[in-house]
Amino acid sequence: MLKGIGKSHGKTIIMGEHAVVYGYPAIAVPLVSIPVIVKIKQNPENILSSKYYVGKISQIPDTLSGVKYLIELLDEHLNKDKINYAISIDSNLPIERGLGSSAAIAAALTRAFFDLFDQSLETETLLEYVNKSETVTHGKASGLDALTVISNEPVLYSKDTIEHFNFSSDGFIVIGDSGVKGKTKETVADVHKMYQTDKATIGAYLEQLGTCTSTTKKSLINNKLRLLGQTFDQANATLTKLNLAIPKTDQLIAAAKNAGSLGGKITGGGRGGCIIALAKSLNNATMVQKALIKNGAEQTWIQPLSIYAEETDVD
Ligand SMILES: Nc1ncnc2c1ncn2[C@@H]1O[C@H](COP(=O)(O)OP(=O)(O)O)[C@@H](O)[C@H]1O
Ligand SMILES: C[C@@](O)(CCOP(=O)(O)O)CC(=O)O
Repeated sequence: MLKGIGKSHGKTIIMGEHAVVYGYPAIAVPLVSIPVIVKIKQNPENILSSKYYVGKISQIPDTLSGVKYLIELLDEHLNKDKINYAISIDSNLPIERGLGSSAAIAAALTRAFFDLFDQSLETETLLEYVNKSETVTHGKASGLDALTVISNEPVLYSKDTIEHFNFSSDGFIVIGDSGVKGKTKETVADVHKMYQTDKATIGAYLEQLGTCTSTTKKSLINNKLRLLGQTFDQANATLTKLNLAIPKTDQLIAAAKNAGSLGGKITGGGRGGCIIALAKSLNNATMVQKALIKNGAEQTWIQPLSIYAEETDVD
């Protein structure tokens, strides 16, 4: 009986979301501590089992359209003998919270299919499959999520640069899930509408976010945590002007700041989803985490930036 396994992980965008869609640089880091595992085995039932759907592959609902599309595509390209499957998705990434669940699942699924059929998989091919699935889920995606969920290192991405880089920073990122679904497809489309209506103003905001990414890179490399925190605040003010904040994410960011965070911002598509707050020490990160939970965060994670000093082994 054929069996395949594929792994991937979440990501958080430290700086530059939305602006990256317009060619400005953005930085995202892999969250290897939140893995996604897809297992496939030959099985006559042709079923998918996941947190959000259990049932026939042919009846996967439209809410998981990116997953359905990708399974059909991989099946068409690889399944010469027309076998049937049982696919299981094991993921602790919350859906639609800006932590890259769609890209992570697409990457793990693609790897599992290639493993099942004993085919080697080049990075370029993997990215093509993930981005095709992302286009179904999100509309036109920048490609940043796809790169970061398959990378062990932080990624600096813009229309003409893909750079994997390491830095030695001793801060901590505390991630708080507002519990509110953020619809990336909608927010990207809305920013685009605003841009079409007033290119000068919205273009200037996007450019400011691009500048924030350059400052962020320097701050991370030189361990300038105060400057990094200020840049988080600055970017959050700009993201708010782009109508990407909601009261719940504002509340979480304010709570983090009251607990001593150096700065906080929305991460990912926005208008819900997660926030990230910068803490200077583990003790401070724990205080920030408690404040987020007290203010209604559905889930929280503490990510030490020191793990990005060198490549982390994911497998
Ligand atoms: N556990 C899961 N099981 C099946 N599909 C999932 C799961 N988690 C995420 N997905 C897929 O990812 C999509 C959500 O992605 P998206 O809206 O981009 O959120 P995110 O911001 O987390 O990337 C879902 O529509 C679904 O296709
Ligand atoms: C808003 C955007 O910059 C990031 C979206 O992140 P997420 O899918 O919400 O995790 C869109 C993109 O880069 O394609």
